[in-house]
Amino acid sequence: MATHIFIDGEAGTTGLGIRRRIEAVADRHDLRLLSIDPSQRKDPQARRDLMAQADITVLCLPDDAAREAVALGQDTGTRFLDASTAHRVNPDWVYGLPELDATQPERIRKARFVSNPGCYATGAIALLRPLVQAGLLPVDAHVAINAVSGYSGGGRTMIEQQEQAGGPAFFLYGLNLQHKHLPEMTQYSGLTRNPLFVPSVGHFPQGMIVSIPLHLVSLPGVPMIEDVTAVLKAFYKDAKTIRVMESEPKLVAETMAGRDDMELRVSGHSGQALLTACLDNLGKGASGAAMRNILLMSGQDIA
Ligand SMILES: NC(=O)C1=CN([C@@H]2O[C@H](COP(=O)(O)OP(=O)(O)OC[C@H]3O[C@@H](n4cnc5c(N)ncnc54)[C@H](OP(=O)(O)O)[C@@H]3O)[C@@H](O)[C@H]2O)C=CC1
Ligand SMILES: CC(=O)N[C@@H](CCC(=O)OP(=O)(O)O)C(=O)O
Repeated sequence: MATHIFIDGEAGTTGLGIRRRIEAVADRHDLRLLSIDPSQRKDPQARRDLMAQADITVLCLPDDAAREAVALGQDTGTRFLDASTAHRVNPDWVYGLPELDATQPERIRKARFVSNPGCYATGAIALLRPLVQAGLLPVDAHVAINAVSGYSGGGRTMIEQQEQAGGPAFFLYGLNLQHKHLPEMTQYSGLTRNPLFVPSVGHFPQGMIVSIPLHLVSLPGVPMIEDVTAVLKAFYKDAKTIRVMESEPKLVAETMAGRDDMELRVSGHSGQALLTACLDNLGKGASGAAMRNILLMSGQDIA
């Protein structure tokens, strides 16, 4: 039986990306899009009517609008996949990162409420969680995370600023060190303290590097770089969209632009390691991840 999907916020950056991905595989996976009349896209009654017809409602809205949308459609019986930050550490919602552990795909399949992970958080959790689980990184470790994103990560407003007004080549932001992805990064990495997280944006549309420097000499047992790599390789040996790669002397932020998977690397030398995750902020960091969650929620998966 076909799965009917309504994307609330279909005209935005993430919504459009999800719509394109659904259209590309609709026949193969028996997915049917329910689109709203553009003139009614902010009309609560029209949106609720479509939620009532949808097996899955995908929210591609700002956080407050996403919370309001759930209240609007809660009693229609539709399932929700939320791309915003609103519900990511809410215990009633399942975190939509299938690689979190072996049981996560099944939890996503069955859940009524699924939150799509944040782009930066996807890279950080993928690098940190296996090391914390293996005991290589103490749960109370003081971790620092740097990241650079393509400007599409800031949605339509930032895209317009960068493309029309000619924005800066590079800038740091979130300098109060309270970025909205910190709660999910901490919780799903298994850490007890918030990492120190410094995000930035470069003048390129899509792509992202999340990097985490580690003083191996200060970790219990003083692990070697090879130990760190082995833990990540074992954790992701069966993963469909995360791969552990050989280290390279240079990493370009746009490497994964246009792709829905993610590459992890460990580089450095004895005593010091740099963990990196390379992804597309709009792919594995947003719409690509959402597409896989839609497939899981409809009882399917990517090949
Ligand atoms: N861009 C990215 O890399 C990522 C974004 N996300 C998240 O996805 C969500 C959407 O972001 P993004 O696509 O970038 O943002 P955009 O600004 O590109 O799109 C947001 C869309 O939501 C619409 N919208 C806003 N308020 C309402 C409302 N009350 N009712 C109905 N529609 C509304 C907007 O319409 P209008 O423009 O007319 O106001 C616009 O079409 C956000 O929560 C964001 O944090 C998640 C991961 C990555
Ligand atoms: C470059 C830029 O501004 N990036 C956004 C994060 C991308 C995003 O929208 O993340 P969510 O998945 O949490 O919604 C930010 O830092 O707020």
